[in-house]
Amino acid sequence: MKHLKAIQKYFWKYRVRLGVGLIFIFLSNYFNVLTPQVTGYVIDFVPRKLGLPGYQPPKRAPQYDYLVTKFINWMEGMSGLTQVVAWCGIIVLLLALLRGFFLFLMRQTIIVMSRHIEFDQKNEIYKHYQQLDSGFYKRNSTGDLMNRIAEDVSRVRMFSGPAIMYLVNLISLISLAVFFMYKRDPLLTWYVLAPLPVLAITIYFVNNTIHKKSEKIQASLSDLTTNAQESYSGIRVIKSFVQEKAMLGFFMKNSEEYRKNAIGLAKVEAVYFPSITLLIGISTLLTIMIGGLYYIRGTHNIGLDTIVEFVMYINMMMFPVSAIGLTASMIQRAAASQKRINQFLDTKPAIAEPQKATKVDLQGNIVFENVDFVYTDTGIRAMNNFNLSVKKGQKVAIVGRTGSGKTTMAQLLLRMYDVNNGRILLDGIDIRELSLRQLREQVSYVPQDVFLFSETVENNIRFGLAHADAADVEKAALQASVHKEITGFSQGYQTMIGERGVTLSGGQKQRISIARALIKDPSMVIFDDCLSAVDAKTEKEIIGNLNDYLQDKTAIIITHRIFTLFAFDKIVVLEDGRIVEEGTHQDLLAIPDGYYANLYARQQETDREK
Ligand SMILES: Nc1ncnc2c1ncn2[C@@H]1O[C@H](COP(=O)(O)OP(=O)(O)OP(=O)(O)O)[C@@H](O)[C@H]1O
Repeated sequence: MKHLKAIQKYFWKYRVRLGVGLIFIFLSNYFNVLTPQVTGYVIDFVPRKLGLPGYQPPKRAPQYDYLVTKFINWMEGMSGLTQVVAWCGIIVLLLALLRGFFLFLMRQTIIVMSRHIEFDQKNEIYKHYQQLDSGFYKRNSTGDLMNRIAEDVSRVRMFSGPAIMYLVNLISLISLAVFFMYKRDPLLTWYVLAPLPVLAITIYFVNNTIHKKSEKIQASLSDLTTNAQESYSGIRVIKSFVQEKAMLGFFMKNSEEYRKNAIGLAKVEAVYFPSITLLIGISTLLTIMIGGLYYIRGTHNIGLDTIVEFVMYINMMMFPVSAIGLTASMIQRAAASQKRINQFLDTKPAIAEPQKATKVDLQGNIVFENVDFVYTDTGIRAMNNFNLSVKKGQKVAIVGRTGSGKTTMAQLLLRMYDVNNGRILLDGIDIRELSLRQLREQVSYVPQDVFLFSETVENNIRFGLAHADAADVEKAALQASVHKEITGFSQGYQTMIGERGVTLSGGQKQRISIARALIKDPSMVIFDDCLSAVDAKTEKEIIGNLNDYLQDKTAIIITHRIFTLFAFDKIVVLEDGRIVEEGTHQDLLAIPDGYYANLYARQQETDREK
């Protein structure tokens, strides 16, 4: 339960709605408990008025509610029996209508409030997810992230809406009913309440079982979602390796686990409801038997009207009491779900915003100073006393074997991770002193693995700069040499990409991703091996365009191919997170058996073969 404290702030936010809702619950129950009193009155009134033989007038006048007493006084002024019975009928109907009306308002306030809370909570989680660092995303699966924002939030809503409603309904109805029952006949009330301890013990044990089973269900559901999500996103790999059957088997195994747990819970719930009905039945039986006995003996102030009233009260409590289990299980599930949500909400982003960010217009001077970096989860030392200085407007190529630390270097510059030792300076300022927003707005990064949204081509490019207009988008596409292909699509820039639209080639995706980076017009650009999927002709065209575009910008180009067309100020060869060769194209070619010289020779050979 303590986990649910996290949503207290929402109850406070919607306190007026909640307060009014609680009043509506009380009012609907208030009008509900008046019905047995009016019915009891008629049952006593008819034989009294008719003077039926054997009629025993009550020794003590029944204590009705204020409103009912007022109504009776008004009605008794009328003489006719039929009139009184008809009026009582009308009043019972009116009470039912009033009860229904307040039930409607109760749902309109409490359930609507729960939907608002659900909306706020989803936004809170989404916002928090966005602040979390790359390490967090590496540790947690997408399926799990999705499950917490969707399934878990809706379980918490079952608490903030229906569960609260049922709980307050139960408490207010039982309080009102017991209050009037006790006022009517204390002794019979005790008999009615006798099965209560058994009821409480049953609920306690069943709840514990439900709680354990619910937690298991949630965990298996999370596995199932992760499994399904990975299957869909990796569908091409699955199909090309003909692994559909294996994946299905895997899914069925997870699914079976979920089914087993869910059936287990259903069994407990199946036993629970009949038990509650039985206990309620025992209460009714006790009322009729004991009340009847007292009535026959005439030793106690119990009339037929009292018995009828009590039976009506008990039946009235039937649904709310039987819903205790359901309510408790909703609360247990919500607590388990909120615990999972809190785990993520309590995760602090490893990359912290500086207390007071330095505000500067970055020019593009980059310095890596004795940078060390180790990936904590794998223990891999990806940067090893790395030093590099790039002046404003310079173009630097980074080459090196796969796994040598090129991407890590770019990630560190974008502050996706913080360095372990050393520092990275931009215009002489440690990047940890810059606001993340400013830093990432000034550095455009084209990643190795392209990601495009299921959106229009235009919106995918505009993602880099929300306020860009159509002309800016087109200009960026031209620079990335993808404009011609886009205009060839049936709907041009409005063509949908991905699941709901066209499937692009690897090279087209790369160039749209480049256009997205170029549109930002930043002072620094990092291209991370982003021309690997384009042909030589397009590569030449893009490099030609980039030469103009990058004129006054600082550019770091990570590549596995050597671009002789590009006038690099410096070329750096990385190995095991440190620089092993550094200089201009000519400098590096002069190193005998150097990595760069070999790479160049191999490339020349392949190009000749082509
Ligand atoms: N997120 C990560 N978590 C743990 N280890 C990582 C992570 N990313 C990279 N590594 C490891 O760090 C080392 C450097 O990787 P990095 O991606 O920087 O190399 P790279 O030079 O860019 O390689 P490539 O040319 O194949 O892209 C590798 O040994 C890699 O396994």
